[in-house]
Amino acid sequence: MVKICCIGAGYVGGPTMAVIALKCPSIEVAVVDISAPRIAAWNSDQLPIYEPGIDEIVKQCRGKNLFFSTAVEKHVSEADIIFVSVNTPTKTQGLGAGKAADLTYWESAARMIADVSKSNKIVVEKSTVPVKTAEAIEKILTHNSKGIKYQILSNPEFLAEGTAIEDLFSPDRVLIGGRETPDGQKATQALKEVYAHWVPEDRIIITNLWSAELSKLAANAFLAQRISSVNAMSALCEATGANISEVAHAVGKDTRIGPKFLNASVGFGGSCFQKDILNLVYICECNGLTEVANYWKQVIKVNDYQKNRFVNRVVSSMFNTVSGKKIAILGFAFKKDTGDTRETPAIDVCKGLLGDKAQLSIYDLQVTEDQIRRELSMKKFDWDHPIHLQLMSPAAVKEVSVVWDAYEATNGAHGICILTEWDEFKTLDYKKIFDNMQKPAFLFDGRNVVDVEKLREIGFIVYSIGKPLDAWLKDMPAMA
Ligand SMILES: NC(=O)c1ccc[n+]([C@@H]2O[C@H](COP(=O)([O-])OP(=O)(O)OC[C@H]3O[C@@H](n4cnc5c(N)ncnc54)[C@H](O)[C@@H]3O)[C@@H](O)[C@H]2O)c1
Ligand SMILES: O=c1ccn([C@@H]2O[C@H](COP(=O)(O)OP(=O)(O)O[C@H]3O[C@H](CO)[C@@H](O)[C@H](O)[C@H]3O)[C@@H](O)[C@H]2O)c(=O)[nH]1
Repeated sequence: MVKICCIGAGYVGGPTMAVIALKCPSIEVAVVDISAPRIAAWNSDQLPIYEPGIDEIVKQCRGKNLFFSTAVEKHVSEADIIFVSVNTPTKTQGLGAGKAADLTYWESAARMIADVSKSNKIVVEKSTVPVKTAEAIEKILTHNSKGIKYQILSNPEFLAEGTAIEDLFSPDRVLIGGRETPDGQKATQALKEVYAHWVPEDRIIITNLWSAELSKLAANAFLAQRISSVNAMSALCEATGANISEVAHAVGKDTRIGPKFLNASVGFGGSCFQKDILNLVYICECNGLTEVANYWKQVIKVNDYQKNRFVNRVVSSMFNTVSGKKIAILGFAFKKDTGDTRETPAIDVCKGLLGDKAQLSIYDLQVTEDQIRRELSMKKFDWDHPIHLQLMSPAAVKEVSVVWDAYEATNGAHGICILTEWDEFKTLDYKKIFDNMQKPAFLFDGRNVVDVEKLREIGFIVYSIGKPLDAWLKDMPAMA
């Protein structure tokens, strides 16, 4: 029986391994982590991540051919194929701080593999890493090899949170990069056979190591660039009276461009886009490609601009101050169908409003109060370290209350900001909400989920990203 071990039981390690276990009953899969609470949660009824469909798969496979364990060394030493899916945060100190990937966790995993291995191993990069990381990993492993042979493969993950299971069941492609030697090709074939249990052969792409590593950073940069492009257009729509939904629809009808990933928003969030682009920028700079680095940097600058623009719209519309005013925040997760708040645009928007002394009442369907408070008091980039290494006593932000109901959040509020596109926000009783708010009642839709005309009929002053402006907002500056 082939044995797989995955180091890192996070948003990637958990779902990918659960799907491998489900689709390959003949393979034994162990997911290991240094975080005991995380492993305990994977072994309980309350899994550590919210992801549609994951509970059923884990229930079906756990204890049969899927195991979650803190016995990292035991499972690593027994495995034939080791996936490494640990954090690769942005460095906060030293060379490349604020841009380069911090490979501390990767390196420590590689050193541990070298220490405990007693048989040949295929080591698979699942984490997103800088191009050429495999070379460094190879050096760490082979310098300590004790005669053991290692093959390093790059197999980046393309799942998106909220649709992880769908994405894993039916991926656009599976990418495997390996050495072009006979041993390298053998290892590539072994990993290909795992995926071939359910992924059609023409969707499994084989490349060299560096192409696979770089393709992951490139894909995320292209995706984020689309969002910054549509968000940049949304600002121009507001200035001209064009409607971003109509523009995106018209642009996306061109088959060369395509309709997906053109939703204007308050900005992209999530654990990957910003981090991976910063990583790409750093690699370009290291290679002397200043213009290329600046090109990609601009994607992040536009994203920051979009978040600032939103805060400024809120403050300037509400008589240039939100001091002491209750603002309801509907949605805190970085997108719907996840409880993940890493780099969510809600953090910057909330901090911006708190900077103007607003009183925030926050409601999200999946995010706990503790998580929100932690995000609002954490330093930039600190979120991407194993949870037990993060600051555990977030300072209470007294201007913030967290509630479990949209009606409670909006009761007595001067304004509402919709920051996540949860379906629930489309069908709320906005008449009831309006009746219980201060007047004039403002609604700022950062996700274009509400029916603007209907809300205006009720009496709301509505701002919706990239849509023709309410008469109220027309003369207000978008940026202070
Ligand atoms: N989240 C996504 O949607 C996504 C998608 C594709 C790729 N990625 C990449 O995958 C990697 C993991 O992302 P994630 O979202 O799963 O992160 P995560 O923080 O959810 O999970 C990482 C896990 O690794 C564990 N860990 C760290 N060092 C370890 C060690 N030495 N031994 C054992 N366990 C260790 C941590 O405790 C943590 O539970 C990152 O490189 C990320 O960029 C993420
Ligand atoms: O048209 C769009 C699409 C997305 N977003 C926002 O962009 C962010 C990222 O969304 P999405 O890409 O759907 O989720 P992630 O889980 O971050 O997935 C991205 O990052 C992963 C980690 O690298 C990759 O594996 C995925 O392929 C890639 O889509 C979220 O804040 C979304 O709200 C928009 O604002 N407009």
